[in-house]
Parts: sequence; structure tokens; C-alpha cells
Amino acid sequence: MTPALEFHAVSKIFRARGKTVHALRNVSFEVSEGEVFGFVGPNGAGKSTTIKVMLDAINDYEGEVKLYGVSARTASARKGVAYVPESPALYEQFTALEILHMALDMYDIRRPDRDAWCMQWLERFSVAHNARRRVRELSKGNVQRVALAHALVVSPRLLVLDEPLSGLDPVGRKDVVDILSEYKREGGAIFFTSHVLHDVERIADRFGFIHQGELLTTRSPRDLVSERADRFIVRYQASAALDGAHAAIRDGEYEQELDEHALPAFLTRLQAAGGRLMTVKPAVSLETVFFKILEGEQTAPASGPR
Ligand SMILES: Nc1ncnc2c1ncn2[C@@H]1O[C@H](COP(=O)(O)OP(=O)(O)OP(=O)(O)O)[C@@H](O)[C@H]1O
Repeated sequence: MTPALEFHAVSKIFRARGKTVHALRNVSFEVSEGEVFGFVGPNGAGKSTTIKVMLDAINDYEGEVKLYGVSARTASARKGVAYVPESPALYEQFTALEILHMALDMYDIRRPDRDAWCMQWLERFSVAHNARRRVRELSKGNVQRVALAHALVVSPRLLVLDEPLSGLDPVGRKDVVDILSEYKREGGAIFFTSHVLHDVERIADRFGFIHQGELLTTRSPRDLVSERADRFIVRYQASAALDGAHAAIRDGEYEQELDEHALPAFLTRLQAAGGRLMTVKPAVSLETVFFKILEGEQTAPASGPR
């Protein structure tokens, strides 16, 4: 199957005021159809440059980029590709509903149920009550929701999202993650950037870690689980801390980090003491793994698995 997105040895240098910045260094990766690929990296890592290259907003780069097998330098390659920037700039004088209509016009999509279809997307992002309000009257979070609805209303085959969850409250983040999961189940591919690792973790099939323009590694959640599987944080309820030394979260609730091998014996003791297990989580977060990768790269700059 042709990948939704391919980067082959892409390098981009910016030259400004006598300074040279290697924004991308020999970056290669692929995103399959129906795959969610999270591109993670700190500020200035090269995430936005990567998006600009794939959308041909930057075209003076080395290497090759393809969208569904067609060079990204060709306008037709972007057919069926929808993009939502971090701070979407929608036409302020238009209403939310008009913004969605514009998307259908731009993609030349004619539907007899045009109004109902657009309203359905506004409803899915919980902004239908704002359908007839102008963009300039909407809050930042609601503009973000309208922008996401504007991207999905055209049924794209690839969705490119720059920090899709920034600016959204917890309910908004959950809504967006649910909608994106559904879009993925229906076969859509997603490339998104993030430095909010918790949210990334929930929807990505794979993560690419970029730092100083270099794609350090790509990892699947399964790889990350195996990297994180040796230590766990156990939270439980009991009348007293089980080993006397566990950290009390609140009255009758405790937390302890345990080695994988110590877990079964701990659970037996907890049951015997009449305690109740609440959660068992890997002790190392994705964020910690990311920093470990960075550290490893800085001490031994050998290339890791791509
Ligand atoms: N137009 C430009 N001219 C000069 N340098 C640029 C330009 N655009 C980006 N850069 C530099 O390229 C590097 C990568 O920038 P990029 O915006 O891709 O990072 P990012 O990962 O998206 O960062 P952030 O998370 O802060 O948005 C940075 O060092 C940035 O300063």
C-alpha cells in the first residue's frame, strides 16, 4: 500500500542575518494509511518546518517528500489533505457555519445535505450553538474547534495538525481525541506535532522524536511499554500503609514504586491486608523516555533505530 506520507532524506537550512540554522537534517520517515503519527520535540526542534515542507509552504529543501506517492511539490498531491495550524487564522468576519461552507467550496464538494452536514461537524466539536456567530466573537478554544471541524468537514484522507490540543480545555481535549480516534478507525491518517506528551500518548500509533532538526528515533507504544516495563507505580487503598514506608496520597490511600518482580508478592500482601488496588502505571512516563533518548544522543551520538 502506498504510504500516506513519505519523507526521504529531507534537509532544510535557514539563513538569516548571517546565521545558519539546520532546521531539518536528513529526516526520513513514513506514515501509513490509517496511522496516527505523533511528531514530538521541544521548541525549535523542526516540527513546524516539517509541516511547512509537506504542505509545500517551504520548497527550497533537499530530499524528497511524497503525499500518497505523489511529490509534495505538486499541487494535486495536497488533494484530500487538511491542515490545522497551532493558532488557526480563520476569516474573522465569517460565521462558524460559513467557515465550514467555505471549506466545502474550496474542495469543490457538493452535497445536497450541505447545511446539515456542516452543522453535524459543528455539533461533534460542541460548537453548534456558535454556528451563526462570527469568528471574531469566539473564544480561542472555540476557534480551535471550528478550525478542526473545518478540516474534517471535507473528509480528508490525511489530517495534518500542528499542536492540535493546545488552547483546549480538558473537555475539549477529550472531545478532540475521541473524534480523531474515530477518524482513524474510519481509515484516515494523521500527522500531528506536540510537546504535550500526555495527549500524544493517547492517540498515536507511533512517535517520532525530533531534536535540533534530527529525527532521533521513532517508537511505537509497544516499544515504549517494553522500555518502561520494569518499574511500576502502584496506588492502593488500605487502613494503613502496607510496608509502613509508602507515600500517603490522602487518608487511607497510598502510592509506591515497585520493581516488576516485586509486584505479585505485593498484590498478595495487599489482598491479605484487606486493601484495594486502585491503579498500576508504568513508573517512567513518555516524557522521561524522551529525555533519556535526548541524553543518550548527547552522550553517544550514534544513530538509533528509525
Ligand atoms: N523563517 C525562518 N528563518 C530563520 N530560521 C527559522 C525560520 N523558521 C524556523 N527557523 C528556525 O528553524 C528551527 C526549527 O524551527 P521550527 O519552527 O520548525 O521548530 P518547532 O519544533 O516547530 O518549534 P516550536 O515548538 O517552538 O513551534 C528553529 O531554530 C527556528 O528558529
